[in-house]
Amino acid sequence: MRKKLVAGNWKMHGSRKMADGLVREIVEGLEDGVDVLVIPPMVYLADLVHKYGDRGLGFGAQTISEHPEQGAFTGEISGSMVRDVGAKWTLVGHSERRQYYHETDALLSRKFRTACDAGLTPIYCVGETQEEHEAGKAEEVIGRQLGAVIDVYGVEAFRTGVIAYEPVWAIGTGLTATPDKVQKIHAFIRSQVAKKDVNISLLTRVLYGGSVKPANAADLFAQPDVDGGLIGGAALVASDFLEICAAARR
Ligand SMILES: O=C(CO)COP(=O)(O)O
Repeated sequence: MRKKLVAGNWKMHGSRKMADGLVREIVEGLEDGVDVLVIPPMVYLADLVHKYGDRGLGFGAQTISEHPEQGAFTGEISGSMVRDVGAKWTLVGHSERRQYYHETDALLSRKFRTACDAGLTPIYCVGETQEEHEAGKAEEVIGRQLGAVIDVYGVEAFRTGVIAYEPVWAIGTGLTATPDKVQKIHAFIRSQVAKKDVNISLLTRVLYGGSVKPANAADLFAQPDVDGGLIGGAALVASDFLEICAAARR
């Protein structure tokens, strides 16, 4: 059985005070039976891990540099630096990075490798845009995005690594893909990993992200190939986030 994982991606939200208060409430409300991660803005990460890193909550970065070594890359933060402050996870390829920062499949396969080499567990994000969705191209797009990593790097990393399906049209819009459509795509994602290694495909956790709220979390998490969620807006409200975590324990 794959243990469910709920990760809160705060994106560019919060303040030092808010971050501390939110994480404190989360650790106070944490229950066994589900893995929970917080992915705050990078500047708050070290403080939060230092203060709350031994309270059963995992921490991750929203993105890392593709460069494995230190160097003259102004503004960049390496995977090793993220690992150095005690975080163990990183998102790779969130659609907002693909869309607004022009992160290509080729770049993301380098980031993925860098993350693994630095000892971080990657959460690799895939998903189709509204236009691709309407054109019936979801599987084609997701297959290509997955191929950028597993054809180049192999599937070994997905023994512990995570894939997050986030249909771009459902992010921050209040629209959610229906549980049966999510299940269909998740099964497709698992089949792509299985093509390379069936055993690994049974271990890979596939999260759903896109307007997950306390009201819809349980139905989504009840699907056999949905192993938890990547939560945006609802991760900024402790009670909502904790309710979603509780839904993943059932
Ligand atoms: O992008 C997301 C998480 O990474 C989803 O965001 P929302 O939950 O706000 O739709």
